[in-house]
Amino acid sequence: MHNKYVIGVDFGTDSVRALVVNAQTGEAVGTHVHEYARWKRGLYCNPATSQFRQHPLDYLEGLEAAINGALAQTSSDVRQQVIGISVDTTGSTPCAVDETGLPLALRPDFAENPNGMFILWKDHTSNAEAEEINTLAHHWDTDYTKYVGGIYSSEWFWAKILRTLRVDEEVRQHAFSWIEHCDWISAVLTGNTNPLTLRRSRCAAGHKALWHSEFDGLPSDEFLTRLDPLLGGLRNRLFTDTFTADQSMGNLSAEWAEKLNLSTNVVIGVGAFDAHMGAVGAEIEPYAFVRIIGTSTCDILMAPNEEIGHQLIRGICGQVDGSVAPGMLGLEAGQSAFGDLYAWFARLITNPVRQLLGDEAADTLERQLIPHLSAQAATLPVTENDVIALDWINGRRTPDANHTLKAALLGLSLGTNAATVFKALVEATAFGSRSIVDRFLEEGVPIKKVIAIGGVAKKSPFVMQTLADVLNKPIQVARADQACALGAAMCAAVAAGVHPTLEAAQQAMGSGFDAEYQPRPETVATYEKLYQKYLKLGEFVEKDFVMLRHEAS
Ligand SMILES: Nc1ncnc2c1ncn2[C@@H]1O[C@H](COP(=O)(O)OP(=O)(O)O)[C@@H](O)[C@H]1O
Ligand SMILES: O=C(CO)[C@@H](O)[C@@H](O)COP(=O)(O)O
Repeated sequence: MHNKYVIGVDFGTDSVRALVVNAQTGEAVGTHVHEYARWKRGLYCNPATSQFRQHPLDYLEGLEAAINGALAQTSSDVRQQVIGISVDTTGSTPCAVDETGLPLALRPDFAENPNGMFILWKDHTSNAEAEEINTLAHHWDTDYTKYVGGIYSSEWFWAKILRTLRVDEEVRQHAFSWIEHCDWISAVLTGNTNPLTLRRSRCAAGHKALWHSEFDGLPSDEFLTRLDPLLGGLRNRLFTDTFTADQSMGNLSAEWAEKLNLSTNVVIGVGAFDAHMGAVGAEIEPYAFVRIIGTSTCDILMAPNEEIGHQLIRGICGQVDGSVAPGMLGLEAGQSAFGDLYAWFARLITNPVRQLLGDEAADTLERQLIPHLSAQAATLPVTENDVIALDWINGRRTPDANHTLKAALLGLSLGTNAATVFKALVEATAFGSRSIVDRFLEEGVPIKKVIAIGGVAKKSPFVMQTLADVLNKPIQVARADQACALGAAMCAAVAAGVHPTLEAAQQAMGSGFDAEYQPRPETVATYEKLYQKYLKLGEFVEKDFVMLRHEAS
């Protein structure tokens, strides 16, 4: 049989990976990961103000290095047999572009301006703007937030655009349109980055830009202008139609065909967010709850439109027809920090070591710290009097987005050590997950099974066991190391015509599951009590503590 290959490209928070996959069998034949150079140096970011920007050059360099690196691992005939490429990225990660679709930071005059760069999903500089969007939407004839859980988030498209236009006169003058990372990269590969004609992702538009067929697309110009006259007219320079990830975006451009040494016959699929393509890669099926557990979590549930489509689900990150697969409603939720909470704690410990003992000692410590703390924490008993933590170190994404919230630790004593705190942080991330699962169930959306993918799911049996205990549900971990990239490869195989549907691609290319974590009955009961304490602490921080802070200021 003549082999056909597809490439899935997954742009994560810290790095991009490409996976070359046999389109008929799903066998992975080459992979390469490239870390973003500028991002790694902390450029253009300020965690204290929650500003996180990524330079488009990090993406372009990564795109070329990841695909060429992955192809370099394959035999020489594979390049000729590549027929499709699809891309997923984080989101909402939008950027201001000029008339040609060029991100402003790629122009010499904006090269160092963070406002001309991609505004990463975890950037929360536009909390105030998100609040304004909510207030106006809730008093408008049409509540534009109704399909995104009733609350617009500062992690999303419009809040970021509004904030940037307000604070940066230069960007205001030169931003013709705005583009999501997943749309831009796919467009770059086709050579058509024209913001008015490139095919925009249904997934990105529906979950983050308030696009819905009921609204004839994006919110009305009247609504946007009332929000701020700075947004007037922008709707016409964005998009009306959106496309699902099984569709084609165009063919590989001559320029990129040369860079990648591939044919211009290669089909480029429409882009989508990492979590949604990850869910495809994890073999999502109706009412399976797929958790992409890494820096953050993104939870994806898919249900037939006719069964759930008429319901409005409160406090989640949207319900979008076709965001995962055509004809199905994709529901998204998640936590703004999961592994990032552990990473914060690791930095807290290693930073003074770096300052006092130097990089070598700190790097050695950093490499070993989380596995070491996990091993120690796993030996600790779980009791009702354990330290309790909140996972809101980067605000709360769901249920009920609120990115002004902060994390907390309760119950410290002189006996508390690093492992006890780490255990509490891991439990906090699991409790945050439990509150999301409970919200789906309360809203009448059943969860048939839980599937996990992502770095933490693969690397940490301790975290996964804790999660299974707290959720009191078995969790299956997908076998694929790069489930998001595999999902992107499945989308590419459908866009390129190898399989008729995503479901067929999943059946042919899926790699199944390897680990399964079962809840331990003896811990489940204690966790139930600790979870109630987590909820109480959360209520205090959200209501009373915020009130006290306001009174004090
Ligand atoms: N052994 C481990 N146990 C728990 N968390 C880990 C471990 N190793 C790394 N992490 C966490 O994994 C996260 C990165 O997840 P990953 O899925 O690789 O990346 P991304 O979310 O950017 O796609 C980091 O936040 C890090 O703290
Ligand atoms: O929010 C979304 C998708 O909607 C994700 O892109 C975002 O959580 C980033 O994911 P990672 O934690 O980098 O895997």
